[in-house]
Amino acid sequence: LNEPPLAPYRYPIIGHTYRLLYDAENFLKECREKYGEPFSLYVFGNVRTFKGVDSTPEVLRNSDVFDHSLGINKTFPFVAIFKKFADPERSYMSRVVHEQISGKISVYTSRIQKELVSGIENFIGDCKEPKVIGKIQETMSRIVAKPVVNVFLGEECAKFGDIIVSFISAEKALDKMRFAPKFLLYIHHSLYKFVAMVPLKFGWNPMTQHRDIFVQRCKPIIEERICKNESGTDVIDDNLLNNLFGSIYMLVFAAISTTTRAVSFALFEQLQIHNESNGYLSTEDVHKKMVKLNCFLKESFRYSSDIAMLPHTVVSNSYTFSNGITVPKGRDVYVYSQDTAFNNKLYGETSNEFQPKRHITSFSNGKTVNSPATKVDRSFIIFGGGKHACPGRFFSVNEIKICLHKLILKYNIRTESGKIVPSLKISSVKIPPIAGLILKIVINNIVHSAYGFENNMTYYSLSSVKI
Ligand code: HEM
Repeated sequence: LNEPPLAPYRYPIIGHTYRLLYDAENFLKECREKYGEPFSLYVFGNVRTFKGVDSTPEVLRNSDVFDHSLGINKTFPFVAIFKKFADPERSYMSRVVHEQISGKISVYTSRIQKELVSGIENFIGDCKEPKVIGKIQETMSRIVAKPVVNVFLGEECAKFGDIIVSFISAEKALDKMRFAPKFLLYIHHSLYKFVAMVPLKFGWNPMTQHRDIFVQRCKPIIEERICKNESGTDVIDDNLLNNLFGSIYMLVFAAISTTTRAVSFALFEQLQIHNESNGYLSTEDVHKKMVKLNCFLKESFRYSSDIAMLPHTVVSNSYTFSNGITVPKGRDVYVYSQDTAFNNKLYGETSNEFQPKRHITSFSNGKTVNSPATKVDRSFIIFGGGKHACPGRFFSVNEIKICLHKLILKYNIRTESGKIVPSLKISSVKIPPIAGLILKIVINNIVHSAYGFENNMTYYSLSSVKI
């Protein structure tokens, strides 16, 4: 009774699948205008409900009714892949990230910086002559992986090149499994999942080879750490290592893919600012923009928001929203995130424009207050909200800021065409533009450098800028 309105469709089974796959942005907007929110669509043989700005906080707040893990697992057999290695409680993973990663960020910042600088040197390099970086997301993922491994596994483990490569290629292997048999979703999502899981049924798991590298490299280091530990009670057995591998890979997968996406988007958006300053940023420009980097990043998160995300499955008998609309048990509820990110009620008439300054409030006495990129509220849901809001956001924002800071200061960056390139959309997911970036080193004759970059008696002006 009183279900969200189901948009009419012509063809059985296919329903709205085609439009959602190829024109999600316009289609969801049209439905929102026509039916209000929430509304339902018939997708991949299933009814799917989309929540807009008003009911999204209710979905995020009531995690005992709306289950995100179940929702995700319907479109990607994530749990089945990792089950062989570890089946950690969601709350346990969240606590580990809160306490051990985000809670100790000040301990890690210098290590993150060191690894990022060396990654930028290795994978982008000197660029005395302009250099074209074709696949920026791939390059960024290499740069981002090392600090992530350093923090999650420790400095010794991050020294092994094959461990870093293993993390990057594991992410790619999982991605391939996610996207390969997508056409089967047209028929039914359970068929897609069945086919995606065939390799697992025959004993082939993309993660097994990565587990072996992990055990080979990390076992001696972990054993040594346990020996040094005075309590020294644990015996490191295969089961413990297996579990450790599973938990760490799940987290690292989350950390590398999300952070890489965000840095790549932010870099392209930073070019808009470069263009506004005639393609060249003065040190003063950079200085001002670095102080405002947080707001820039927050705007980049908002602007690059997926069209719809965070599938949740209703696990209670039914749920009635405060506006009286009811969804039944088993219903997949998606957050129509653009309804929040580009909402005129929240962001005014300019909600469609990229404006970093919108996250700064200026007072008549000259004081300004920034809204941190890590702050979640009903107008900013990139990191979710409620009890399950992303615990890794402090780590992520920290790493992204440092990475952008280093890149922007070290290089002049532009697209190959010199124009701003739009992002790509795969169904309701946005991915950073696939366009070449040209990088050329910025050289200033300011003779001081806190970070010690020295090259043929020329110093780069890094120390004059604060993040
Ligand atoms: C730009 C980067 C990131 C974005 C956009 C992001 C986004 C999200 C979102 C939207 C959720 C909430 C899902 C829900 O509502 O159920 C979430 C949860 C989570 N994220 Fe992130 N994340 C990022 C980085 C990270 C990093 C770096 C880590 C690990 C260090 C991490 C670990 C987690 C964990 C463990 C959860 C589950 C929390 C729970 O269930 O209580 N995330 N993330």
